[in-house]
Amino acid sequence: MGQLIAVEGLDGAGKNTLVTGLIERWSAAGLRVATFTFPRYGRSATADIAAEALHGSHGDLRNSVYAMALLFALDRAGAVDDIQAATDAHDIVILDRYVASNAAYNAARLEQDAAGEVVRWVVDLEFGRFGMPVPDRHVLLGVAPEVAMQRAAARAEKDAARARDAYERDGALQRRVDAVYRELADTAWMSPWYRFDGENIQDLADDLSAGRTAPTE
Ligand SMILES: Nc1ncnc2c1ncn2[C@@H]1O[C@H](COP(=O)(O)OP(=O)(O)O)[C@@H](O)[C@H]1O
Ligand SMILES: Cc1cn([C@H]2C[C@H](O)[C@@H](COP(=O)(O)OP(=O)(O)O)O2)c(=O)[nH]c1=O
Repeated sequence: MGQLIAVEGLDGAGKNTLVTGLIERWSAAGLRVATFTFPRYGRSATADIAAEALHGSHGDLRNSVYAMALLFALDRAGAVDDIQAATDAHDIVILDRYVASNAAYNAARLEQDAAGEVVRWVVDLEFGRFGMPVPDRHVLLGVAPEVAMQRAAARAEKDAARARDAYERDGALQRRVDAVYRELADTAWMSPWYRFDGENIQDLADDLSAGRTAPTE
């Protein structure tokens, strides 16, 4: 049974780049690695509808925090068997965003903290009702909100397909998401959180594959 590791962070923090770098290093070291990226655009109608809503379609759908959270949760629920099978067949399964994204973004939207009502609802819905596996560890890619927003804006300039959505354009929301993520990490929400500052990917790869939950001194 492999380790299940969820990578979390703001839009533009560099999660995709980090996950690619980790997979390269672990594969080169001979580890069997699988990955899932959420939302599963193009594979899940609920994920596509959520993204479309964040880009202005589907009427007032995006105004409902719980409706948006439910769409992202249903996308993940559709992958539960695949995640289980992947952890059985690999040493490490790495998730680019997972349930904690729903906790952080929706608590931030409602101006709640990590102990608030919507985070409890996400736990009951996703880990309880939908039976999503709890990650063994989380990694918080802790890039300053200003840096992450700058990267998301630069990415949108270069690639029309990556135009910023309603969450990415909302600086106040991104700062609140950052605060909730830090609280989730500080309180070891659901499992230990490894805080990564983006500096040395090789050290992170080594720490994670060895099961360490914090950077070595
Ligand atoms: N460590 C880094 N330093 C500078 N730029 C980075 C770094 N990591 C990622 N980027 C750039 O920032 C942008 C967002 O990165 P990406 O991995 O797509 O973030 P996310 O998946 O968190 O939205 C991309 O254009 C990427 O090339
Ligand atoms: C996976 C997930 C994402 N989100 C939010 C975070 C992002 O702002 C937004 C889109 O996800 P994101 O991974 O940033 O996709 P994109 O490639 O379109 O930038 O959805 C949630 O609110 N809950 C979730 O469960």
